[in-house]
Amino acid sequence: MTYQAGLFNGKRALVSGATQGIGAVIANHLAALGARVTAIGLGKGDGTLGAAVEVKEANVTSAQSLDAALAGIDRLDIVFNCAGIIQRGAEHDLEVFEKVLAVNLTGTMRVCTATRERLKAGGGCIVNTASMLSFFGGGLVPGYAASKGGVAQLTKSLAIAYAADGIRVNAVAPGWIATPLTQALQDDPARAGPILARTPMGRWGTPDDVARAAMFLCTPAAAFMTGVILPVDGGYMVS
Ligand SMILES: NC(=O)C1=CN([C@@H]2O[C@H](COP(=O)(O)OP(=O)(O)OC[C@H]3O[C@@H](n4cnc5c(N)ncnc54)[C@H](O)[C@@H]3O)[C@@H](O)[C@H]2O)C=CC1
Ligand SMILES: O=C(O)C(=O)C[C@H](O)C(=O)CO
Repeated sequence: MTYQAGLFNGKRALVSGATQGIGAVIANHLAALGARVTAIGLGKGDGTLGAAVEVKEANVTSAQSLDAALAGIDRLDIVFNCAGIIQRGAEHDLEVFEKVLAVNLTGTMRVCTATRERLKAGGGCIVNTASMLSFFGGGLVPGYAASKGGVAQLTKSLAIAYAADGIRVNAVAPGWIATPLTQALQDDPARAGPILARTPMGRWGTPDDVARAAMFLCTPAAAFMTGVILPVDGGYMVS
């Protein structure tokens, strides 16, 4: 932890896609820094969420499911949108393509729309999760790449639309991060080798790397930042 204790004291946060991976680490960090955190995602969690985090099962593709998870939350200061899926090699199939878009892009929009009024009260902030595939393509993952390109554009558009409500909307664009989502790549030397070779910092990113950058966007230090897509990639995109 690199932030001052109590930084988010009194803040109310929602993190989607927080039952494992990057979202779970962000939820734990926010709670450790004093926020009251609700984590939503599929399933009950992989056991890494701390006791201070409230966990609710919710599917971002369902308005009903999301509304149920938000019931009882009157105001929010911080919303992290982390829910995401990838279906490597299957996304040329239109049904799979649409499913990926429904979670990654429409799901992000659904959470933003559903939380906007609650964020207005305190001039809150939203952090979406883009990707390096917001900037370049992926032949095996056209749905994922399209969804993440969309998340970047959505972030910029909502930054404009929500500014009058005092809500800032930014995104992190993680590089190659060691989580369950990339386990198959980490385990395949033919994929992992070139990834590490092209990453100037020479290692996989950690969820903690992403969490610390994402939290920065919610601090007073980022008070004049909105519509930003912040790469957290160990230099991969500039190499
Ligand atoms: N791991 C990586 O290298 C990178 C990840 N990202 C993005 O970061 C975000 C988190 O990814 P990871 O932690 O790596 O993945 P992960 O697979 O470990 O976790 C994904 C989370 O999303 C939740 N989720 C999936 N579908 C959902 C739905 N319909 N409704 C609600 N929750 C749902 C899961 O329950 C889980 O909590 C995703 O948006 C992903 O695209 C972006 C760039 C790189
Ligand atoms: O292309 C893949 O396969 C991926 O796993 C993409 C990464 O998760 C990603 O989003 C890198 O930024």
